[in-house]
Parts: sequence; structure tokens; C-alpha cells
Amino acid sequence: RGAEWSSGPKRWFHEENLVMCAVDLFVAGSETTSTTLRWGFLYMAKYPEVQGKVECHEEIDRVNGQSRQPSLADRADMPYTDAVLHEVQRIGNIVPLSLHRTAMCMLSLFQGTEIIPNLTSVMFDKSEWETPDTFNPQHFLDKEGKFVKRTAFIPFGAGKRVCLGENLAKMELFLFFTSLLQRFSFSFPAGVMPSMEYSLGVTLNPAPYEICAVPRQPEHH
Ligand code: HEM
Repeated sequence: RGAEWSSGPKRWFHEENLVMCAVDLFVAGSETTSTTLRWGFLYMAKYPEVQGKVECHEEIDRVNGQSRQPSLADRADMPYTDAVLHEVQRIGNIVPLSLHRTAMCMLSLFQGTEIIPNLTSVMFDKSEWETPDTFNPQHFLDKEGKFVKRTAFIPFGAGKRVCLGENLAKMELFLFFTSLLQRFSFSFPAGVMPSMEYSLGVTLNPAPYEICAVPRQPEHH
């Protein structure tokens, strides 16, 4: 790509670019969101009291009931669910070393220096989080139960090259998570011990797990 730029004419759209765009859509655009959701349902099964607050006692039933599909406009009225999703992203930490970058100009770094941002060190920082190693949605809630932003929440990276799909991902996560929790309760099959094992592939994935999705209210036909 470097050669192409330096020896013009500048061609931005060519086969390699097209292939990489398709890869981006599948890996960056879909694997990340589905992995986050898999962490989310795992944590819901492990912490039924948190799940209960999201789905029935508090938010989804109050804001949406059982008949209306959740929409993005509901997010502002669902601070607890929003906090749960943020906490799933923090502790799920699916892109622990962000994307590798190369310094392009001489600042305090030599040009060409490889940079590996360590997002884990920020999202588990003991001086930033009250209980860094525990799944705790209160990290994102104030005393009145309102949602609070945290500067150390950086699952999408930071700065000029922050994740391009951040807003899309947040929308997708909210809609899939709330729609599924509106309809189902998630629990582990009898006798199955919850495991929080993970493997690091393209993203940091929960180990394959068995889970029961039990309809919350039988459909009446
Ligand atoms: C939960 C979901 C996602 C997470 C955790 C995530 C995380 C990240 C991270 C950590 C980076 C590197 C940012 C940096 O260098 O500071 C990144 C870059 C990127 N992401 Fe995402 N991402 C997610 C979803 C998506 C989606 C849905 C899309 C597109 C539809 C997307 C497209 C991209 C692209 C194109 C870049 C490169 C941006 C650049 O180099 O300027 N991501 N993402």
C-alpha cells in the first residue's frame, strides 16, 4: 500500500481494499458484537439478581412491557441495563490489546515504532475502578441510580483512531440484549457449573458454554 501511495496515481478502490472492507464488516463489524453478547448472556446466567433487575423487576417490563419491542429511544430510560452492558464490555474486555499501530511521524517515538495499546491495564485499573475484578454494574451508576460515564471505559480504544463502529456497536448491543431479555430468562442447565474461561482468538471469547433460554411468559395463541 505504501508503494502505491508513493508511486501514484492514487487509487483508493482496488481489489485488496474491497476484500479488506468485507473482512472488516465480518470481523470488526460482527464478531465483536456477537462476542460481547455471548459474554453478556453468560454474566446474566451467572448473576440472576442482576438479570432480574434488567428484565422484570425494573427496567424492561416497566419501560417496554412484554408487547412492545425495545427501541433506541428507550436507552435513556434504562440506566441499569445501560450500566450492565457497559460492565459486560469492561469485564469482557474482548479486544484486550486494541489494534497494533505504527508511529507515522517523529514525535516522542521513532517513526515506525510498533505501538500495542494495553486496554486491559485501563479497564482493570485498581485506581480507577472500585471493584476492578468483579462484575459490578454499580461502576456505571451514581447513588440515585443514574448512568455515569467513566473515563477509564475504553473498550473501543481512544483518540483519533477510536473504533469507527462504536455507535453502531452500542446500538446493536442494546437492541439485541434488551430484545432477548424481554423474551427469555437465561440460566445454566441443571448441574452445569458456570465457567468464566476464555480463549483469545480474533477477540477474547468466552469458552463455549451451554445455556438455557427459558421463555419468560408463555405465548397465548
Ligand atoms: C463491541 C464491539 C466493538 C469493539 C469492542 C470494538 C473495538 C475496537 C477497538 C479497540 C479498535 C481500535 C481503536 C484504537 O486503535 O484506538 C477498533 C477499531 C475499529 N473498529 Fe471496532 N469494535 C467494535 C465494533 C465495531 C463495529 C460494529 C465496526 C464496524 C461496523 C467496527 C469497525 C472498526 C474499524 C473500521 C476500526 C479501525 C478504525 C481506524 O483504524 O481508524 N468495530 N474497534
